[in-house]
Amino acid sequence: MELLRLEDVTFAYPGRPPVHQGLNFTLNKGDRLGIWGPNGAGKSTMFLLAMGLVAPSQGRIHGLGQLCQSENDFRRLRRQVGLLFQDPDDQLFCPTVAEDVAFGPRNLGLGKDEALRVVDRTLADLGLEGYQKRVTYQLSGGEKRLVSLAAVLAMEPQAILLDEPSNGLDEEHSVRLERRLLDSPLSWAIVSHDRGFLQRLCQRILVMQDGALVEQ
Ligand SMILES: Nc1ncnc2c1ncn2[C@@H]1O[C@H](COP(=O)(O)OP(=O)(O)OP(=O)(O)O)[C@@H](O)[C@H]1O
Repeated sequence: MELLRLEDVTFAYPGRPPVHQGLNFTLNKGDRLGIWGPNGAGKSTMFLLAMGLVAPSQGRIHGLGQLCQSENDFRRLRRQVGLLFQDPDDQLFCPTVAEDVAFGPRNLGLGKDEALRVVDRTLADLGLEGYQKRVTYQLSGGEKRLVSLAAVLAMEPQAILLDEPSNGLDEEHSVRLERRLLDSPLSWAIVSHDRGFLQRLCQRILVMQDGALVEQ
């Protein structure tokens, strides 16, 4: 089953040369893909395009097997495919950790108590027991990344797009994250400069170079 497909996508930031020209990318259910490539190659931009957060000038984005054209189409897709932003400050916007992680589940219609149970479980999975009342903006970079991951996983999506998930994590938390992901039924695409991390988590690794993805 096709979860996500970028078809012949061309995109440029305003006043800048194209980041992508005719980019193709598919994520099917069960896929566990790694993506690496040089700085500025357009990896993060591809994830933003896939989630409808920036719009291509040409080409099409398909989510869950259907063409995504409106914000409503992308909203539907974002319930099933979670994005971890490269910068946690783009992801976290609530005063406390519990509120940030509960935000998605509450939006999906979970009651307060049920959402808090999901929060407790997700934080514990990632080694963040006792973080519920911590003030988000006071966390360290690695802690913020883990809370962002918790916020994505708490939505219980079918698939996740993770932009540099292991950046700034110590070994213990990185191992916990790997275990949490590998024990899940999730499909994913992970962008990382950490080749070992990708090799442990992904069946296939793609390289983004000159705006295109090629099999390693
Ligand atoms: N908001 C923006 N406005 C203008 N240019 C941007 C913007 N965001 C990214 N770019 C540019 O678009 C290109 C692709 O950036 P992108 O962040 O997608 O690359 P990346 O492959 O994820 O890089 P890295 O490995 O360094 O994270 C770069 O040249 C970058 O400078």
